[in-house]
Amino acid sequence: MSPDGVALAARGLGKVHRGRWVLRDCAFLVPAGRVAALVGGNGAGKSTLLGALAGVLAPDTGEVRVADGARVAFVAQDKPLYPHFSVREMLRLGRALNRVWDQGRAERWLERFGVPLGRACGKLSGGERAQVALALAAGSCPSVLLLDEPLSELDPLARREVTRELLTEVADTGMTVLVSTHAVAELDGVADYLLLLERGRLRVEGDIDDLLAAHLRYAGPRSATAPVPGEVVEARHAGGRSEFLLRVPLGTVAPETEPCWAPRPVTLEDLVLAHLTNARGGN
Ligand SMILES: Nc1ncnc2c1ncn2[C@@H]1O[C@H](COP(=O)(O)OP(=O)(O)OP(=O)(O)O)[C@@H](O)[C@H]1O
Repeated sequence: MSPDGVALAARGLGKVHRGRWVLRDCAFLVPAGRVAALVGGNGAGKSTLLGALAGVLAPDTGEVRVADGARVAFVAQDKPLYPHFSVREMLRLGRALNRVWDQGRAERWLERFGVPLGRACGKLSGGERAQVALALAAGSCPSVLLLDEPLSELDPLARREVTRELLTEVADTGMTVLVSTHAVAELDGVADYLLLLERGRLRVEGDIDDLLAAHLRYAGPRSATAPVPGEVVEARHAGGRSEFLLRVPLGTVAPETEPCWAPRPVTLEDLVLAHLTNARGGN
């Protein structure tokens, strides 16, 4: 871990693909030992950001920083495996390519999820391939694990088991995880840090508990303005009713409103959807 307790950081990070900025001026940090969710719409730049952090994509501007001495494992979205290699041979390759390798940890992962060691990787289902990629990452004993949509091909039970397993690994080893996902609701209670990217720009960053505490939803009689001061993340008006999702500075007590404007807490999914809508310029 780095002396400042930061596992991953970026400053001024930008990437151009085919003459277009797909990441622009991104600055953030992920504290060590956290499970950070990286969310954003299709094409927001999540894979590009993870690739830059993993060192497989060179930024065009700015820089990324990984804590000194960190062992980084990256599970990419396309999960590249050699189709003619058996799962056992892939593990052997993992052992040969990694300075630190825990064969038992990789095998336990596959056993737990019922992936046969003797099967050729080309004959595995999408979900089984994802489990092999995760087992290879686990075997390399990372202190920082970067996962690009690891749950997308897994069945609902496997999704839950994988997230639980990751949490156990985090608790046991102090590992930091940055995981991109579209399944925000599934990370509720799992992730404790959020990076929200849209159209290449970082829109929201922070501790999820702090973010949830700073966002409130107010519903009341139709009104052009919000009932209390704050950043209007979302405003909806229908018939005689209005609804506002507001971000108020953390630590401030929400001011008193008319009883008809009682505040309600938001879920992580509400918060993410509202910011994504806002970033796309729609309400
Ligand atoms: N090698 C490339 N060449 C050209 N454009 C690219 C390349 N890689 C990514 N892009 C573009 O960069 C943008 C960001 O892509 P990226 O894959 O990082 O988004 P994402 O947030 O991971 O999307 P998704 O959720 O759909 O997987 C997209 O518009 C994509 O088309």
